[in-house]
Amino acid sequence: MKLVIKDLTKTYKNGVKAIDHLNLEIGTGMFGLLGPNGAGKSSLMRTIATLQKPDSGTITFGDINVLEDNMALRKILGYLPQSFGVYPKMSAEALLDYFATLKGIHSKTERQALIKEVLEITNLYEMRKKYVAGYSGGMKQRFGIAQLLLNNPKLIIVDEPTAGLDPAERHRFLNVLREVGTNCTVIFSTHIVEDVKELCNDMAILNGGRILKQATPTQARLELKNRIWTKTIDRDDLEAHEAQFNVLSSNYNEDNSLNIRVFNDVQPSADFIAVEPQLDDVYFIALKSDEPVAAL
Ligand SMILES: Nc1ncnc2c1ncn2[C@@H]1O[C@H](COP(=O)(O)OP(=O)(O)OP(=O)(O)O)[C@@H](O)[C@H]1O
Repeated sequence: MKLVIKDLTKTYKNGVKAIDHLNLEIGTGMFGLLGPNGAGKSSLMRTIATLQKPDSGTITFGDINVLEDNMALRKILGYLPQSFGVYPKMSAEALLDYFATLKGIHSKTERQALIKEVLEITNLYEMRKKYVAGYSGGMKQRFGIAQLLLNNPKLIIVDEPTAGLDPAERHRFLNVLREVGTNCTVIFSTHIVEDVKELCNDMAILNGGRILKQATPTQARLELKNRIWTKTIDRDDLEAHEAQFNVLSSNYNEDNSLNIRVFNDVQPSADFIAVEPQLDDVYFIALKSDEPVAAL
């Protein structure tokens, strides 16, 4: 099923236009919504999840008119907000049982089977008797996925789930999402390029409430082939290079020199060498131009 967003705009009461005439099509699989803080990721996700109304525009998911039939979407939606609030002192198993009952699953055997399944998918089965309140950040995020899986969602929206997770927990969380995303649509927002690289088969870069770029991560990198150049410079020469070249990023070496990455259609000067384009390059080019970049 395809999610189609057309000409969507959302202005808050304070006058901030968080979504600005946005168009986007998202198919089955893992979709990464990449953007810096304040880009409008949460605003877009809350609007798709029918938690707030836009000023104008349309959203459809398959044959559901999302903005007109909120309930039809909510039945097949799994939404994990950026912060989930406070958990009561209940074990994961008991809390899931409570949620499943609220969702109308009245047969105890049915609930038990379902809860076992979602705990196994999220790798929490061994920890099922522990209080969720005492879980680590990563375990709480996986519990968030377990609870949203209870109603077998076709559309899953997770808002910056890896923020604040340590590398091992982040890795575990991404593995869970990868498994969940094989047969439904998962929209996953992040400001970490690496998350998208590891996980997503399609992505969009969002800033200022607009889509600056949509492509598969592989396609986006291929478009930059032979257009990313690097050079090692003295740290004091950075400003001069930034004035002369389209510097995308710079990284310190151990000796305090810098490796700069430059975007240019031809070799900028004889001392630059061509390097393999990375997804970070795609991200920085999109943000720097701050304009939709159909073909870079
Ligand atoms: N309820 C609100 N009322 C007013 N302004 C808001 C509200 N929610 C978000 N904004 C503003 O809308 C813009 C987009 O915010 P949003 O939270 O959607 O971005 P984001 O990409 O999710 O950022 P972050 O990564 O920081 O959560 C920001 O300028 C933000 O300050």
